[in-house]
Amino acid sequence: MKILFVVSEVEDLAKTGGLADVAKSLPISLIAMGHDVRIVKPYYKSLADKYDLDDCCPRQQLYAHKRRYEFGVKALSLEKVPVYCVDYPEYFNRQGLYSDGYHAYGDNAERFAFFSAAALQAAKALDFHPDIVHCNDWHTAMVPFLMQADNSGYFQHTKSVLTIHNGAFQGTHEFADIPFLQPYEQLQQQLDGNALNYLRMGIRYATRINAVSPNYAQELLTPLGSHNLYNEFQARRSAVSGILNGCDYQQWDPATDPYIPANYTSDNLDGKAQCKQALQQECGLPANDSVPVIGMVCRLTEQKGFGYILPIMANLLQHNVQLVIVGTGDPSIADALKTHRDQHPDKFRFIEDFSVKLAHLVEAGSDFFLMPSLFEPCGLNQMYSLAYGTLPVVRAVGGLKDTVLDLHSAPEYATGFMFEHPDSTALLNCLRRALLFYHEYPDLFAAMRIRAMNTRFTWQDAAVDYERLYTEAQANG
Ligand SMILES: Nc1ncnc2c1ncn2[C@@H]1O[C@H](COP(=O)(O)OP(=O)(O)O[C@H]2O[C@H](CO)[C@@H](O)[C@H](O)[C@H]2O)[C@@H](O)[C@H]1O
Repeated sequence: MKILFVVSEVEDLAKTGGLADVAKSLPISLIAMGHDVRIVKPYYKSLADKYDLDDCCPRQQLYAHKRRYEFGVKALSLEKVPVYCVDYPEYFNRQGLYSDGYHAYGDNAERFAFFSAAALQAAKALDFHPDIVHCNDWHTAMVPFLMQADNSGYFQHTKSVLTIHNGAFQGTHEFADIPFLQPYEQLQQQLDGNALNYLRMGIRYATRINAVSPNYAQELLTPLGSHNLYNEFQARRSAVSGILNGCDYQQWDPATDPYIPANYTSDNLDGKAQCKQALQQECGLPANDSVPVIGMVCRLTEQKGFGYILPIMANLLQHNVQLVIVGTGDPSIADALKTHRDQHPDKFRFIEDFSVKLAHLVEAGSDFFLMPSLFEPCGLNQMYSLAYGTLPVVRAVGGLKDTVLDLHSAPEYATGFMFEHPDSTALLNCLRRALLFYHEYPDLFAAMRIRAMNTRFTWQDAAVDYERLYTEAQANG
């Protein structure tokens, strides 16, 4: 099949979170199966600064609202996957992808409406006739509508798939503030008040919609888990499904990881102890092998469970434990973490940074990985943690529920610790349960660690499921 993969970020090229991991791994796996996959993404400043690429086809024009948008298409290759980058400096040559670090760019709706149309235009310019256009999250959720509104006939036989990596971000903006979309008068009927919701448009117009885990797909069909899009998801119920993300075991393998000071396998965990020591040193925490280290790496946002974590920090840090949190994002969460860091310098270290190297060191050097998310479409870090023998402590939600088995529910298969209720007490009890298990049952803890390391969620499996989804989209519309 010919697949045009339209996405706002791709690992190794531009990344703010898990979307980028998927945008690299899935196309690579699909290409390995023999499909012709091309990625289209914006030519951000970070890319333009790094690669000074030439246009790979004549410069392109789009017209809207009495304005001419002239843009270039640059090509590069990411492990055999052709990547086309839409070069429109006015919208993409900026410091951040979506924000200046504090505030989202005011014209994000305009930027990504334009990008979505430009991605389709690029396919035409390159004479690439896709069977499937695969779009991802709100940034590219207008693509199915734009394909349908395109009256050139180019996409007449093309089907669309929208993958929801995070349904909480919907791209809701005043329609009047999106110059690029003004010519589409039919959108007036799709507004909620005066606002256009991109994700909702994707749900309405995509041939198929999938979530990044089966459990999250189920949650999207419930009033509580639908991010206020219950009616939309219900209306497309038969087109909604879930495919669990994979884990990139080439990047995340403690046996070969170049970012960590010592490699290790499930047969010989000596290197893990060295990684723990290195992590403690790096963080300025007392180097002590017998103290359990809890690690966390994430965007600093409510989604990741800080509403539960912050209230119990003092209680948790009363225990014989060390906690390391690495992340960037919401300044109010960062401030609260800094306050706790100052109060507990021997037990807690917060590192406000986006660092791939540190992310790997935390995965390798910790005993537990904390991921008590409010919601979690799939979650990748718990998969990395399992591979590194770092037992995840998670809430039973979204993809976390599909990937971690709790000690209580299945002792002989367990790979981590899970709590149900979205509150701080439940989290604290779960953490205490995990710490007790570490101290009281070292043999069982070691066995659980090995079981976790041998758990596999591969991109090959996920790609087979996507192939099936594309085939269904083609067959049934
Ligand atoms: N400070 C930091 N330094 C270094 N690396 C950092 C970092 N903060 C985050 N990362 C990295 O970003 C990625 C985060 O991926 P997740 O899937 O856990 O969450 P995210 O919410 O971004 O993704 C959304 O999309 C993905 C993909 O579908 C879903 O799994 C997920 O549930 C959904 O919320 C990981 O690779 C992690 O290591």
